[in-house]
Amino acid sequence: MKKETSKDTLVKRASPADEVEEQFQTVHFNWSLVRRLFDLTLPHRKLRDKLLLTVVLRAIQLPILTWMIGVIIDGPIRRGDFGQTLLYCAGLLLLVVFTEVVFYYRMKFALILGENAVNDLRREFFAKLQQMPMSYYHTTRLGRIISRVTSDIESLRVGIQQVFFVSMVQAGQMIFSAIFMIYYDFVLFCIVLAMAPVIYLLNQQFRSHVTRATRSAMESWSRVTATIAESVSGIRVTQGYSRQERNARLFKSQVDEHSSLNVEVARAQAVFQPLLEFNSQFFIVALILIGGWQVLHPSAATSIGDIIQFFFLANLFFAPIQVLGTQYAMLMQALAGAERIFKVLDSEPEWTDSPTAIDLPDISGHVIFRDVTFGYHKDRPVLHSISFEARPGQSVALVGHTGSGKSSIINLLGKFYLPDSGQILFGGRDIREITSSSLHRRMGIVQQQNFLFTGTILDNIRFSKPLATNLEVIEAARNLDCLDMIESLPEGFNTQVGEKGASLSLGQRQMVCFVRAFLADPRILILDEATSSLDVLTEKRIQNAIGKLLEGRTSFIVAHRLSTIRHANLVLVLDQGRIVEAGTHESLLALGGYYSSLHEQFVH
Ligand SMILES: Nc1ncnc2c1ncn2[C@@H]1O[C@H](COP(=O)(O)OP(=O)(O)OP(=O)(O)O)[C@@H](O)[C@H]1O
Repeated sequence: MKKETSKDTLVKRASPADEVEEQFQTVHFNWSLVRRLFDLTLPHRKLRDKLLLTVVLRAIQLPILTWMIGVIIDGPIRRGDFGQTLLYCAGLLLLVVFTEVVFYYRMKFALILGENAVNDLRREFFAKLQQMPMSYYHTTRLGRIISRVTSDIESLRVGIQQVFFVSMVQAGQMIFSAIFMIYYDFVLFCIVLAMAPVIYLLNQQFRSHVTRATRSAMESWSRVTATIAESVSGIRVTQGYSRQERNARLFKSQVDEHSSLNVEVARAQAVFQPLLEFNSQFFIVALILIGGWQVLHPSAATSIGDIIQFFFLANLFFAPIQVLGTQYAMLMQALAGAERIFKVLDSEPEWTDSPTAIDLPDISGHVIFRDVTFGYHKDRPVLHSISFEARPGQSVALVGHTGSGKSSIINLLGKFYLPDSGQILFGGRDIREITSSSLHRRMGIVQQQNFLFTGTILDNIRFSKPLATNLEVIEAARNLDCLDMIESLPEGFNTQVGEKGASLSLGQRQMVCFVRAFLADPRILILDEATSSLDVLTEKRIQNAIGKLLEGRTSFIVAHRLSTIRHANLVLVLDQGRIVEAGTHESLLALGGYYSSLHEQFVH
């Protein structure tokens, strides 16, 4: 059997520190990243090709318009032929209209293409999130994930919609203007070209400054979003400890920092743009001087039309340089976002189901842990040599102090992690040889947090069996003796539960989760008992429901209630990742060891 810890299936486990580093790492201009970003347009090839056509047309249109102006001045105007001038102007006007129509389509195609590409990416990203291993969620803050799907994808959208195609138009415009300029006056063109090193140096200086400032602004933004996400999830704690003011102060300092960094970016841009403009104007003055001299000296064979045309072309040549400067800053933002998003999309799960794993129609309720050792980090095991056996229909209670390893055993049972050594067997078959999907199909998991999704109670119950009929749902609720409780809610099964079940009481939420698990009719049930104490009546109902839920199933319960432990066929007592005692409640009590002292704490 192939052990799934081989090098090819294992990647370095991410730690929170890795994640923070990833967030703030330097992004360099990288052609392969640019190409990959551009490849996002591949599924929309037709639209992209139409867009590219409009880009080429746009790039050539303005220089042609300029060229036509020169032709009119040097042609019919110089000859004093007004009729011809009118005709030429009508032609020019037609070209102007065509230019603007192309401009309209250029923008429209780019916006649709960018939106389509980003839409694909959002879906792909969400699908990937659904498959990410538990370890990813243990080491990644919610705010970071949200900023991936919001600001990172947004900067990517700008990259596709604007940077690519605007840059192409601008670069094309420069090339065509240059060709026309060379055609008209090579000497004047050389003067224009002399400006290139100045622009290049200026750009270099500006680039690094803006890139640094932009990165700092993005870092601070991700801190802001992470704080918002954390504050919302932890609002109860905040209010409970009256920390609102302190949190508001912390948030204010973060947004202030973010604002000042944004101002820094704006300042860098504000200095760069006038500098560029000054350079352009300076060179235009130089051109007027030399061009004017040429016109005044007939030996130079330069006409006034040529000079006017040349100025227009020089302007067309200079204008894109400023635009490209801004586009560059946007491109760097898009690349930074793209790099982070692609990193998530490319990340391999720590392990995948072995190719030889079998999709079982049913799994056995006979579960054996054989000498299992496991750690979330390879060098820090949290479970040591765990061995026990649960026969079909038996219930196993896991007890122990906090951090003793109860949830870790549950995580292994659910195949959310794989053991580092030892075996977990279902009906004699190693868990590695059973596909996760077939395991989860026949396994019910009820967690302590009682997670409910936004929607109705009916939707939430059906989550475990989407095709269940209303009758089946009602029957499940009746079986667990909570039909009256659900029906007494304002809109019965159609009551909206709000985000995370906010509009239901703790007991009601638990009941809904039990019905959800019952409906799926799992062979194996994993139950993390809620620790919160409920009123006596609800408590009784919950106990009854648990009893019914467990009937005929192999169950593993992280037990917090004495009554659950009493009914268990096997009680595993855990301490620091080891089973220190195992047996029934009575036999363990009789032993008078670790369990009996733990029991004292349960009772009192
Ligand atoms: N995602 C994780 N990454 C790293 N270590 C973890 C992770 N989850 C748990 N641990 C560590 O594993 C050990 C066992 O934790 P586990 O959650 O299994 O205990 P537990 O008995 O279920 O505790 P509790 O009753 O408080 O839920 C602890 O030392 C804990 O710090």
